[in-house]
Amino acid sequence: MNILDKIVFDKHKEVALKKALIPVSQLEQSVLFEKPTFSLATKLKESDSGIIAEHKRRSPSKSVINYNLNVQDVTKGYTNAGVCGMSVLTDGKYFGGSLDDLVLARASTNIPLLRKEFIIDEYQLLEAKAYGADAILLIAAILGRAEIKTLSELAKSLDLDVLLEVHNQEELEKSVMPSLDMLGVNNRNLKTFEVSLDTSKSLSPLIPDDFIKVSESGISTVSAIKELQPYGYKGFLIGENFMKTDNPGKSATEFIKELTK
Ligand SMILES: O=C(O)c1ccccc1NCC(=O)[C@H](O)[C@H](O)COP(=O)(O)O
Repeated sequence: MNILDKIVFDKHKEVALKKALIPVSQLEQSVLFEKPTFSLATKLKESDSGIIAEHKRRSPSKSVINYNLNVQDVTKGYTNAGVCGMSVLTDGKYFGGSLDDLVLARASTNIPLLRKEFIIDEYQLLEAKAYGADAILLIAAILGRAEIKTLSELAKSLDLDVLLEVHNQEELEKSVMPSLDMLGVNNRNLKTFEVSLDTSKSLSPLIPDDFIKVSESGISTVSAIKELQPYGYKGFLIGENFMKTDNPGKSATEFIKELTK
């Protein structure tokens, strides 16, 4: 089994358990459930930098990145840096994240928050809403077209923006539909961990203009972003490059300053 299959296998068990512990009616009673959302897609459209900064403690490809930080401090640092949005990993086993991270981030900022998760069930969208997310990620490598349609349409009905992530042409072609807001190209192959910005470059012409294009993973320099911008990318998801430092907010501030000078 590759790592992605393992993550999805564990996620099915986790979601089944959570459904038994916390009924949907309880999620719907969260004070955050009725909160108006902030659109990540709109922010990216209007931005010069397009940075989506991620909260990421560990990963399957790098193991430990940083366990010494406080999610509220990281959120405030990213907000002050002027990022367009923040991605919060909520998977515990492989990324060291949690829904508590999401709710603490929500309490610390009004910038759009993306729930970064391996979403395989509608229940996780209700969780995203109940814990304060503005946007959700759907990964084409782990979902069929019918699942992408059902999940994205439910997300839109909850006022959540949808970022659909692909890694190759086949995933892109099966996924394009009107209920998506942003098309993300992951430069990391989630089965082998190989990273190449060429993935974003080669898939870009195949992405219809109606979607905001986001390049994800393996971005660590301003020059990488300058290389990707001519391909039409408006969003750039950066995790490890900021999170490996003692002060991700400061690192994001310096990055955006250099990018927009
Ligand atoms: O990051 C991983 O190792 C990983 C492995 C398997 C599935 C997903 C994985 N990462 C999720 C992400 O998409 C990244 O956290 C995100 O794009 C930021 O990437 P980076 O800037 O390279 O930290």
